[in-house]
Amino acid sequence: MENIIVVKDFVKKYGDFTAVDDVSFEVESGSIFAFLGPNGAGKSTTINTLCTILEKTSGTLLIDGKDVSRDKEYVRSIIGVVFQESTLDNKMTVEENLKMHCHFYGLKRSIINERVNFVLDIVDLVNWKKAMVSSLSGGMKRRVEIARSLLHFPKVLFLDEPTTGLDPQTRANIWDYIIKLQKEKNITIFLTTHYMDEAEICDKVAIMDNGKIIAFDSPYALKQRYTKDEAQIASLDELALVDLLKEYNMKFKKNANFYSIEVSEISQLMELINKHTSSIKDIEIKKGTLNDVFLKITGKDMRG
Ligand SMILES: Nc1ncnc2c1ncn2[C@@H]1O[C@H](COP(=O)(O)OP(=O)(O)OP(=O)(O)O)[C@@H](O)[C@H]1O
Repeated sequence: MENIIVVKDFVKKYGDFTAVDDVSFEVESGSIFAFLGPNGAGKSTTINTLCTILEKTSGTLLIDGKDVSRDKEYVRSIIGVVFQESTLDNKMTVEENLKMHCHFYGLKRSIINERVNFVLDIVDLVNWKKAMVSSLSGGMKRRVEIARSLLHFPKVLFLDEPTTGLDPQTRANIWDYIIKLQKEKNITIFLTTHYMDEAEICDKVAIMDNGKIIAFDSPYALKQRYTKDEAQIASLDELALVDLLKEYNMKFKKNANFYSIEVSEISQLMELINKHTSSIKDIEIKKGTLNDVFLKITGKDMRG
């Protein structure tokens, strides 16, 4: 698969302060990629530089093979951007907001109506075309913004914290649209997020802290590398369980009502369970999460 975004040795300084410190990564065409990191890690700075809003200090940033500093026009024509803060005009209708952007992108008058309907259909808001933006809920406004970012059929969609401040149900709803875009329209999605559950469904995740990428891989691979699953077993015969745990050389801790056991090999745990079946009162297996990965490598919680 071709890499639609290539970033190499990217540095961004604000005066003497280095916000992004020699960062390199690539994003596959058609994938969902997430930048994760605490506040101030450098995520927005990277997105804004890729979107041609900020100038790099040094390094190379390419989108679709074009340099974002040199080929700004081309890059702008193939990216869509949804910023952290809403940039809709509340005093205009949904349709007016979208049409204004069509003019901004230089779309031909003859296709504007069709295009507005097309993008509103993607986010299920065709019936809200004539509504004033001020009358919409937070989640609907986000959907209008996503629709607006798609007006010129971008190849890459940048979403800077697309669901921050929205309730869980609305967040899930927005994600349905994001996944639909990636799957059906083959748009590459590049997002920043603080939410672990959002990062879990991305193809690749980069964890950024203090301007550096400190981990980069699929969520699954990161969890494999940095976390251990934990089994919690409540037993009717604790002495026998402890004997077995020692026999299998497994690390464990006794809690009030159960033993918490570090699982390196699931097959080993299965063997132990088989030998102890009749005495097991309760068992729960906890998988490592991206938050555990984050804690392990940054020492911080994901919310920073
Ligand atoms: N215009 C600016 N001038 C000076 N420093 C800045 C400027 N913009 C950002 N910074 C600093 O650069 C660092 C990275 O900021 P950035 O906004 O890229 O982080 P972020 O990871 O997106 O954080 P958040 O999750 O809060 O959006 C922070 O320390 C921030 O204070």
